[in-house]
Order: sequence, then C-alpha cells, then structure tokens
Amino acid sequence: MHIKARAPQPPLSPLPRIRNIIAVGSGKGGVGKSTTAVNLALALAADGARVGLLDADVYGPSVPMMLGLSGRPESPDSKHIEPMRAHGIEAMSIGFLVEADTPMIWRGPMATSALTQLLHDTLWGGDAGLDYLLVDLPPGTGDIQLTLAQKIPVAGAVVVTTPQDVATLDARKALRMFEKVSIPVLGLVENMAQHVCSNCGHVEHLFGEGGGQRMAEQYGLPLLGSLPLERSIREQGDAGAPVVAASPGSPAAQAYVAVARRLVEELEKRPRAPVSIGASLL
Ligand SMILES: Nc1ncnc2c1ncn2[C@@H]1O[C@H](COP(=O)(O)OP(=O)(O)OP(=O)(O)O)[C@@H](O)[C@H]1O
Repeated sequence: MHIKARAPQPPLSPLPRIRNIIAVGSGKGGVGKSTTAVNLALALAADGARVGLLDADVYGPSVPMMLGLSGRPESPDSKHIEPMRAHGIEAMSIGFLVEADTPMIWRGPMATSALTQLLHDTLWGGDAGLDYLLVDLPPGTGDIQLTLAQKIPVAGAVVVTTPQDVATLDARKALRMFEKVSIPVLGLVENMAQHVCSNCGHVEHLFGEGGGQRMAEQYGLPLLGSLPLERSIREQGDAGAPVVAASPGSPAAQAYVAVARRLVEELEKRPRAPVSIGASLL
C-alpha cells in the first residue's frame, strides 16, 4: 500500500520558541501560588533547563519583588521587550511596566490583552528559546483567568492549594476551570502542608494532614508534592532571593526541586506537541 507523505504541519504553538508553557493557578488568593511558581522556576533552572516566568497576576504582581528585580525592561526595536533576568531565569511582569503603588483596576479585556501582548512581545530565551515558561496566573477562577488560560497555549497546569483550601471548594473550582478550557492539570501542589519550627525544627501539621493526597486521589491527579510552611520561605521571598536560589541545600529548597522533577515527569507523559487550546482565539 502506498502511504502518502504527510504535508508539513504548521506548528501547533504560536510560540514555537517556548517548548512548554505551564500555568500555575489557585482557587483563591494568598495560598502561595507566586512563591511556588518562582521557586519551581528556579528549581527547573537549577536542573539545567532554560526557564522563564511570566507574572500574569495583574492584581498583585509579586514576581519582581520576589526576584529582587526593579527598573524597566529594555526594548531593542520599540516593538519587542527583553525579559529581565535574575538568579538564572528570565522574567516578565506587568509590575515592571507600571509604578509599584498603582492599583490594578483594569477590566478583564484590558488585562488579558496586556498580558497576551507581554507573552508575545517578550524576547524569551534569546536564540536558544526556553524549555519552560511558567505563567503565574491571577488567583481565582473568574473571567480573566478563564480567558487567559484560553489565550495562552498552555501545555498543562499546576494547581496550588493549602490544606485548608482543600477542605473548601476553592481548589476544586480551579480544577474545574482548567477542565472547562481543556487544559490538562499536571498535578496538585499542597503548600504550607506542615510547619517547621525555625528554632527547633519540630514539624507540626497545623492545618491537618493528608488533605492534598485525598483530593488528588479523588480527582485521579498526581500530588506533585507538599511544601513546608517555613519562615525562611517568606523571608527570602520578601528579600528578593527565593529559598531555592538563596539556600539550595536546605530541606525547603529540596522540596521545591522534588516538585519540579515530578512536574517534568508528568509533562513528559503527555503527548509532545503543546496543547494549542487557545490557538483559535489568538
Ligand atoms: N511555604 C511557605 N512558607 C512560608 N510562607 C509562605 C509559603 N508560601 C507562601 N508564603 C508567604 O505567603 C504569602 C502569600 O504568598 P504568595 O504571594 O506566593 O501567594 P499567592 O497565592 O500568589 O497570593 P496572591 O493571591 O496575592 O497572588 C507571602 O508572604 C509568602 O511569602
């Protein structure tokens, strides 16, 4: 039987220089989504990957502070912008383009168009491109999150939750949101799972134990890992040198590295071509 050679297919992703875009979302604010996204990006880079981080959290862009970055990105041709660089990763944030104390009161369409522009106009990865671009989504599951998730060609999503969040419906709402836009959820990350005393190292499960695992089982999703609630994670994030960069040998940093490796494993189980969920909308 004669098999016709297939005609070359157009690339599925409108961003072919970025091999994998991973969205980091949460059902509600304050669960540590940005802290997790920043440290996961650094952990992937520590394993040798070329990594970028897009801060899409229009309501509270915290990536510049967490990476110790300030100032404005440069534009070589007044059409594109150079990403900012810190601790071996690239970053772009709406926070670089507005004054720090400007409240973000944009309506949905303005926010999403500014963010998709940032995604497309940033010169990610120079000539070599990026292995991973993590997108720190705004907290919650409203219209902005939904539209963004649709407009960005995401390969998969990670949902960050706390043990209390698991007990409520918030994290489940985030799962449903990704399901609605056919974005595969690569797994759950349980943040602030146990408190480690900074004096004596005593470990306490302040918010109960096993909630993340139970939820993961209920939804048939992997639990990518549980991260400790530790003073150093907050302090180093506030100081612009997140724990994975500042104390790479610490148990907290190792916990992020373990989650990052599990994330890559899950991603590699998926079909290679990035899911171009939003391609028709772009
Ligand atoms: N594992 C942790 N241990 C200690 N502090 C943490 C941890 N994770 C996050 N934090 C702290 O909790 C606060 C909220 O974290 P973060 O800003 O990452 O949350 P978020 O979910 O992105 O919030 P937002 O809804 O404002 O975007 C920050 O002060 C951060 O330093």
